[in-house]
Amino acid sequence: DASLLQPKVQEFELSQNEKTVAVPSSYQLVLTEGSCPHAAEALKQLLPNKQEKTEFKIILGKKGDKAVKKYAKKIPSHKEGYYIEVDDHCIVIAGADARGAFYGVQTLAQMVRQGDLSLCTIEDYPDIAFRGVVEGFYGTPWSHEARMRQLAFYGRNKMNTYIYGPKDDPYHSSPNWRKPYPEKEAAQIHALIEQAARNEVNFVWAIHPGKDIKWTEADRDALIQKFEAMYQLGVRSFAVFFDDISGDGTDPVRQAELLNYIDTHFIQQKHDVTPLVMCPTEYNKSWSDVKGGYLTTLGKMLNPSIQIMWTGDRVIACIDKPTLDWINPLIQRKAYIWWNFPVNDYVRDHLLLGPVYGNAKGIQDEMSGFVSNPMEHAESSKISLYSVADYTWNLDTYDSIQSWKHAIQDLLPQKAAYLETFATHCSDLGTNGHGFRRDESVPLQPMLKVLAQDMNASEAVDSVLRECMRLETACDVLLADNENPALIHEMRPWLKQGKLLGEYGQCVLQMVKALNGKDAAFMTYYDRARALQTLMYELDMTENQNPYQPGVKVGSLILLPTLNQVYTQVTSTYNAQHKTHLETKAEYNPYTLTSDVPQLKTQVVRARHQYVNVSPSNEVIKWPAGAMLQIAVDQPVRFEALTMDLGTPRVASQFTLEVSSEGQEWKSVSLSQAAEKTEITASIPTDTSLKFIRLTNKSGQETQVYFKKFTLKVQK
Ligand SMILES: CC(=O)N[C@H]1CNC[C@@H](O)[C@@H](O)[C@@H]1O
Repeated sequence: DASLLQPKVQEFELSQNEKTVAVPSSYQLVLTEGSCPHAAEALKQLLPNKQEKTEFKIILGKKGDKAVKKYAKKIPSHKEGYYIEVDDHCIVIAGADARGAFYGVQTLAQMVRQGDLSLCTIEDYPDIAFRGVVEGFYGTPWSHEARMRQLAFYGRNKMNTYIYGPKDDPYHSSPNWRKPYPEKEAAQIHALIEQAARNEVNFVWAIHPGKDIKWTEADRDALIQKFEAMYQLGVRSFAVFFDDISGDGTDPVRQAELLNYIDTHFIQQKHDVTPLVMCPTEYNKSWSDVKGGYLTTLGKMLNPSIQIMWTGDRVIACIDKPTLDWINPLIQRKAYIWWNFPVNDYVRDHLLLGPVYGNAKGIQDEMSGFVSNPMEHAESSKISLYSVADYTWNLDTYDSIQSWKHAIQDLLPQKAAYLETFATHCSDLGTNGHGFRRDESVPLQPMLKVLAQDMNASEAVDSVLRECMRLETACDVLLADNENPALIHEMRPWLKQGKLLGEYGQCVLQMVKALNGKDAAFMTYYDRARALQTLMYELDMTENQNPYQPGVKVGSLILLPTLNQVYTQVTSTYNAQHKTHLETKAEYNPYTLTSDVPQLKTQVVRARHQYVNVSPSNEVIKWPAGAMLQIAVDQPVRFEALTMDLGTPRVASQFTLEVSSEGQEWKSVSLSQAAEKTEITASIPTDTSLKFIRLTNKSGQETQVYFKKFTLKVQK
């Protein structure tokens, strides 16, 4: 069944209707020795029983091999393409090149897993040249084991590119990009390169020198030497990232001169290295100042073979034709897409397990590459990565929901139904600085909307109740599952939260059902609902406590908000009927952020114990002159202290901090920043209680800063 083949093949034809042949228990292998070693190895693992003198033959080779000479005309002309023919006594796998032959074996492996083989022919090839993953996120870099598993996953799913660029690896970025890896890390990278080769994946080693590079011959040679050291480790694909930096490193002329030098004196000198890839400082349209000439300078100056990465119209954005029609002319080549999904390093309290959707069809000829920036959770990212493989191989037949279901089936075959239930309610990002959102709880949305309109709508009550039971069951089953321990280990906090959410939903809906029944029943469900609210809050406060977006969120788009709304309504109704004063508030955030700094407009502010934190940003913030960031609080409080970190020394004098109790009269508070330190503090007078605090750029010009920390301490 061709529709089950993933990625979907370009052309599949049954040769004789309904005729099939059993998977050969043994076969004679016909190939040109040494021609397609990784394909041959993969075939041997798939069908180990090679025996001469048996009638059934498997012919494996690539264009030009004698073994497949007869089929040469049927092999697609595309790089990495292949031709498969299944007959009564013979299977042919003929690749346009060695990688194509390897991909043909991956497709055969899927056919074999389905059982008897249909007599058929397949002509297949990838729509996009470079497809795969850029490990380019902030946070805990993937472990060595996780990377080894990833590379095997890419081989199976025909992804040919893995770009090694974890932001927090000090040998990829500052301060040690000039230094060779220590022995242990070097050995691990060498092992990854061998694993990548076995799986026909280009291991691209990226360097991120822009934070402290000097435009000198010394630093230029230091970079070449580092690339040379990586080449000695076996690296045959290289990238240079200039993203998320400010200062001298952002100069496009210097960047282009350096890249062309590397291209001419290193890449072109080695005859076995793929084209150089670079990530620009202006890597998305919302940050680009076309008149400033950054992009056009790169487009004009960079050697034509150098690939330029692009994240789209915004930092986090889906890719469509207008996006590419805008950027390609400026950079004078096809953009190499860096797709920032499912990366969650700006919403670390969310796990992104939903479908991959929103990228256009029909744009395959406008992109040179498409790589996904994943979550720091390697196994959990495979749901999205499976679909990215699907989409980038065959854009026009891509079906996001079907692909998502196949991805889940592939990741956890025995418990796929339960993982699908859980993933359905664990896909949105919540409000965030980039404003990027994903759909969530989609099949349940119609009933949730009915429930929000009328909590007594019995059909809606029953269907949401059933789904909450399914969610609780799914989380229990997955928490206890041992089929993929690495996956469950990553998901554990969110599975525990999902279980509590499922239980909470059942209690709230039982409260609705018990409203006009026995008070004792209502009160029991009420007590348990309150208890579950506390347990969910405590889990959010104790697990996954990273310093950026701490906590554990599940169902945050519509399921939890609707259940909380019903909780409030049913408790208020009960209070009115019984003249009681049960707590009607489910959860609420007394703090509101407003800002006219474009990149901070939708930043999240949350209270945690005695602290009020504004979610940090990973990127450089352009803070316009006169623009401000303000925190307001519903009820007056006494702020004791403010701690900020704008990632930049000697910057406090560019800002004013002011406080107010009602938003009219403002009093300024002095900021202090130690020399050469990036942290800024302010001690706020606690003689009056306040409702507002705001930080304004008073320097009279735009300033570029990071936004690493903004924490208010509230008096108990
Ligand atoms: C090119 C790019 O997106 N760079 C950064 C900054 N933007 C998105 C972030 O989430 C990071 O993961 C990413 O590494």
